Amino acid sequence: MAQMQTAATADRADTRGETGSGPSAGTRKRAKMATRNLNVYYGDNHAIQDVSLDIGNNEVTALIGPSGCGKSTFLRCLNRMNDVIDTCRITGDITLDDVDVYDPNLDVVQLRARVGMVFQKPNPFPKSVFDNIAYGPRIHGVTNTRDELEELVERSLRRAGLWDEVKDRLDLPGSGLSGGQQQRLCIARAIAVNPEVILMDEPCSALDPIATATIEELIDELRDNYTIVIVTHNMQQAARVSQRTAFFHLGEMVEAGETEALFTNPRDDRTLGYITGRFG
Ligand SMILES: Nc1ncnc2c1ncn2[C@@H]1O[C@H](COP(=O)(O)OP(=O)(O)OP(=O)(O)O)[C@@H](O)[C@H]1O
Repeated sequence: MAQMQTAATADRADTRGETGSGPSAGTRKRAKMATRNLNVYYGDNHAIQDVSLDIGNNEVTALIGPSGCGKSTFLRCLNRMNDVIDTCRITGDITLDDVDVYDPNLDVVQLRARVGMVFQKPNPFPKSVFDNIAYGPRIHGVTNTRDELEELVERSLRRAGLWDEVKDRLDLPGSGLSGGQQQRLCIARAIAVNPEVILMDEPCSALDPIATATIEELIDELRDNYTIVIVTHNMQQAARVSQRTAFFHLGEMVEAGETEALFTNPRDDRTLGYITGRFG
């Protein structure tokens, strides 16, 4: 079971530990989530090394870096998805607003309602389109009446840009939709429980270019209402959808900053090497 070993102590609003490029590092709006001196171990494997990163409110933060550098591990710490991995041990602080994410008294189910997740491969439940969306709100008691639930399902599907395509097939299985539609269904499902943060682990890697473009547009629209963290192998995608980017290498966060600055004027040779395709 993942274990938090240090108390939450950091000043949540500062940018300490960031190697941010660009002039805005000190003037950015308050972080929605923050990690301070985060270390993650799988047994002896030190997968994340002393990472301090602010995740800005209502922006998209992209996590990039070569395979195995720890992007998904970092992402999964943000809503404690690593808790189920027996060998995983965590030290350092993670906060959501002022809440210590690893507080032993925290209700993890509630945390995951506030910090939702969309996975690499679309994974609709083996249920109808309607019930895929209605499941979470029912569990969390978000709505009281059938009418409220129907409104919420429609609103979530509209927000995910899927309503017009599925409004006449709400009772058919979600698995019958195309890959891109299924991924938007999963995004609608995440939205339905009113999350504040949405974590996306390579959400387009199983999709064709047209479905990818639709999801990228959707991510851009969603940031008005949500804070988004996206893991991507695709640097063009990071440049297109994110306002801030963090580059990871061998478990270390090498640098983080405004996306444009990081891609045009990286401070570290390793970042330069990666974004110019010298390795990765
Ligand atoms: N469940 C696990 N159990 C043990 N080790 C793991 C587990 N998940 C990841 N690791 C290890 O942690 C390190 C970081 O892996 P992680 O999947 O976070 O990297 P990544 O950057 O997301 O990689 P990729 O881009 O290939 O998905 C790797 O050494 C990996 O082998």
